[in-house]
Amino acid sequence: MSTQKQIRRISAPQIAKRKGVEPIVSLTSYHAHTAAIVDKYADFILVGDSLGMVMHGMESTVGVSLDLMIMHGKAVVRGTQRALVVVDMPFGTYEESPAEAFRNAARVMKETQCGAVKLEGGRRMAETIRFLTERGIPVMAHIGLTPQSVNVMGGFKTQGREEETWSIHEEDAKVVAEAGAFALVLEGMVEPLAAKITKQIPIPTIGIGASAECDGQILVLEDMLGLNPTPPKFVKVYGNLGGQIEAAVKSYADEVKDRSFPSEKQVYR
Ligand SMILES: Nc1nc(=O)c2c([nH]1)NC[C@@H]1CN(c3ccc(C(=O)N[C@@H](CCC(=O)O)C(=O)O)cc3)CN21
Ligand SMILES: CC(C)C(=O)C(=O)O
Ligand SMILES: [Mg+2]
Repeated sequence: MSTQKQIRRISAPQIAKRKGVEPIVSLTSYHAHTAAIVDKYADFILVGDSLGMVMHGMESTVGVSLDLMIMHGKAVVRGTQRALVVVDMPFGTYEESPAEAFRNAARVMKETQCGAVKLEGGRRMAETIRFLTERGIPVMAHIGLTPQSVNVMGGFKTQGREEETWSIHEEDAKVVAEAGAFALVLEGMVEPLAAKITKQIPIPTIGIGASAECDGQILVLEDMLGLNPTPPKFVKVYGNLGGQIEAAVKSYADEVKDRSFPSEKQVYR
């Protein structure tokens, strides 16, 4: 028998307990090899439905299916051992009723072996968050700019620009925390509102375009790596993967044309 210690994954309750202790580090990943790298540094990895836009060229996240989320969720779980893996519930798979949400979220948990799911919405999702949590599915909530509602909002619009709207978002945050969510993503939200919500609720807030006042941060991996030519303003670009890929592809094309690839080292004799 192997004497190697089993590495236990970070759990949803462990993420919840990090509020007020140490900032929570998170990135998205959709892919086994990138997830293995992110796994070394992230507390949780989100298999976001942004994969529809990033991996599959869709114009919004509305067209993403449950099967697609499960396919990428499996890849990320297989590629990782340490971080909590959270899988986004895609549009149309959880809004209709708590029972529908449970059926689809249970499929995600069983087929991917992820540790939690995330869904968009505030008070309107409270009953569902409680239903899932009481039945064994940890839920991360997501409010502010909720991309699955892009067609109602008329674009990806930063929330909370008018102070009169703050109380709606504050109430949404309180209600999802009371319903049992273990953490809350605040997306595309002005700093003072994100700060207020973070102080008012007992669960950690994870910001994306919601300032350093949040208890943790998340970004789309491809955005921060420099693979997205037109990233949103809230992205800090830490790498130049687009440039590196282009240079490598160009070198390869040049070497194929001048027959210097494959060379002696790449040939079977
Ligand atoms: N690659 C990628 N990165 C993301 O962060 C991301 C996705 N895809 N897909 C799903 C959602 C959509 N997101 C977006 C997309 C665009 C803006 C955007 O263009 N925002 C404007 C601000 C508009 C305003 O202030 O009202 C910007 O200029 O950044 C914001 C969030 C965030 N999510
Ligand atoms: C941007 C994050 C929070 C997300 O929901 C996604 O990547 O789909
Ligand atoms: Mg998402």
